[in-house]
Amino acid sequence: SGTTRPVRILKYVQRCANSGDVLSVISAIDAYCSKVEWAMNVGDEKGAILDAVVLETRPRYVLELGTYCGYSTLRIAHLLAPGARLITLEMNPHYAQVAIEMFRHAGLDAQVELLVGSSSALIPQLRKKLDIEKFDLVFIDHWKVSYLPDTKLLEECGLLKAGSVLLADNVTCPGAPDYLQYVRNSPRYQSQYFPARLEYLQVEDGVEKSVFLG
Ligand SMILES: CCCNc1ncnc2c1ncn2[C@@H]1O[C@H](/C=C/CNC(=O)c2cc(-c3ccc(F)cc3)cc(O)c2O)[C@H](C)[C@H]1O
Ligand SMILES: [Mg+2]
Repeated sequence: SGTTRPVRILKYVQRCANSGDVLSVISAIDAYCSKVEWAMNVGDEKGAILDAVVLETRPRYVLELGTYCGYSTLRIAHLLAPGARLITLEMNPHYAQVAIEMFRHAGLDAQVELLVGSSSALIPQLRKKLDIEKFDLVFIDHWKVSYLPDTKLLEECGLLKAGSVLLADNVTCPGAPDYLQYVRNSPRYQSQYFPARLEYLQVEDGVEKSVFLG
């Protein structure tokens, strides 16, 4: 029985982070996962790269694949302009509930739209359900085998426009080789690799930023 790792992280945040203060929630998650137990959040080093890409893209419509505890959702939400929309997809209802509580503690539950379900089922419904035409930024951080099929699905559903930015976590560790090969060799993407350490460890990882050219 007992709790799950995301629940233990949430309880720590509810105890130690100031409610309504997203930066204290983010640092509480990083403190817990570096000192108590590791978890697969994008973390502070790769998180800073995510922040920089959000700030330079100034996206109006953002999609995140794989919410988990909501750490990267919070990093993105914190940097969005008023009126921007952040949609995050999470197939595991338990993780989705934890993330919603995390957003509540940070005071950002009104800024984030979390859809519970698999990306393969939800992506084709986004235009109709959410009245969204195109995404300016997609943060990809779900199962690594799903990066490539979901990128192709986003293309097929017409949810990318010239200039749309894909940012993919873990392209080195655990790795997403088929995705990397695709975005680096397709004439429809301009791709760039940002090396960084894996969250909370001394292991090499990196994120890939790929601009869709239309
Ligand atoms: C239809 C399925 C796809 N559609 C989906 N649709 C909706 N939600 C989906 C879909 N697929 C998955 N999810 C959700 O996203 C989350 C999954 C996140 C997965 N992340 C990793 O596996 C990882 C591993 C390591 C790592 C590094 C080193 C190690 F030694 C060990 C681990 C590091 C990292 O930074 C990592 O992000 C969540 C758990 C899961 O329910
Ligand atoms: Mg990751």
